[in-house]
Amino acid sequence: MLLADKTVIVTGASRGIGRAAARECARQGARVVIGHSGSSQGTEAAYSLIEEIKAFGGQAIEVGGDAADPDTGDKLVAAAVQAFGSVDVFVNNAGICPFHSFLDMPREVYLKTINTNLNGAYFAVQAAANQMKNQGRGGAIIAVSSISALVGGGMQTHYTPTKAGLHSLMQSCAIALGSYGIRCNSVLPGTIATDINKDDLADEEKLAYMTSRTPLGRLGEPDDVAGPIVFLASDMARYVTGASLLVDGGLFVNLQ
Ligand SMILES: NC(=O)C1=CN([C@@H]2O[C@H](COP(=O)(O)OP(=O)(O)OC[C@H]3O[C@@H](n4cnc5c(N)ncnc54)[C@H](O)[C@@H]3O)[C@@H](O)[C@H]2O)C=CC1
Ligand SMILES: C[C@H](O)[C@@H]1OC(=O)[C@H](O)[C@@H]1O
Repeated sequence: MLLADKTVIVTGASRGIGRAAARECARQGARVVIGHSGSSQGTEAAYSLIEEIKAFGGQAIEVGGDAADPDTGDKLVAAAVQAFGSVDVFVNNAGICPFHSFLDMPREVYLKTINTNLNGAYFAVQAAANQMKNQGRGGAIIAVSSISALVGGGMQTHYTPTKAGLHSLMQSCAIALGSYGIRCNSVLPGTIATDINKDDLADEEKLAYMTSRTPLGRLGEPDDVAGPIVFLASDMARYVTGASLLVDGGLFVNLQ
């Protein structure tokens, strides 16, 4: 098992990519902290994931908290240490992408997106890194960034800077934390069918267009991203830091 004896925190783990990542980490032997929004729906989903994990003999707890709140990272770390004694891997996954045009972008949509996807993440990564430094045996931090860190989206002008920001944060943290043995990397998913884009991809033309642009011929599924996250979390990637891994079925390189 790739993550035996490690404690892994995954934010936004109630559904989608985060849920798949948390489940796969548990399958690989990790003790998992399921971060979720704290809403009743999020809490219920987190408990159902705990049941799934327990059913195959894994261990997990849930912690609710708004990813935009700078204190949520501390809360996740404290719960991990209390339940499992350590934090070895931190996966920053929680995020939103409310599609909206640029010229009339409401300030509150812009600020909510930046606060949820980037500002809260900064302090959560800081909290996890301090815990790993104090433990003295290194660790791994993985940001779920996006192909959108590298390319734009006309309806994503508030979103793509947050993904570029996470990508850049991992590069700088790789330098800041390398001497503590803490590796920092990002995964850059392409288009993965989840709740975040359910409405956008309900448009059949858009769905067909995004599928046709993907050389592997299909959109991604959450489990497609879980494996690369586990790899970067594991000692298999022990000399990988400051890297970003596209998980996009070839979408990014498909110019013509
Ligand atoms: N689905 C896709 O095509 C892609 C998704 N991503 C990124 O993957 C990450 C996960 O998204 P998906 O699984 O696709 O979508 P999703 O909507 O299924 O999951 C998002 C998760 O984040 C949580 N979340 C949202 N706001 C939160 C808040 N304020 N506090 C705490 N938790 C909050 C949600 O509860 C949910 O668990 C996001 O950061 C997204 O930007 C990146 C590239 C592509
Ligand atoms: C929400 C989008 O469909 C999704 O999120 C991203 O980061 C990429 O832009 C994907 O298309």
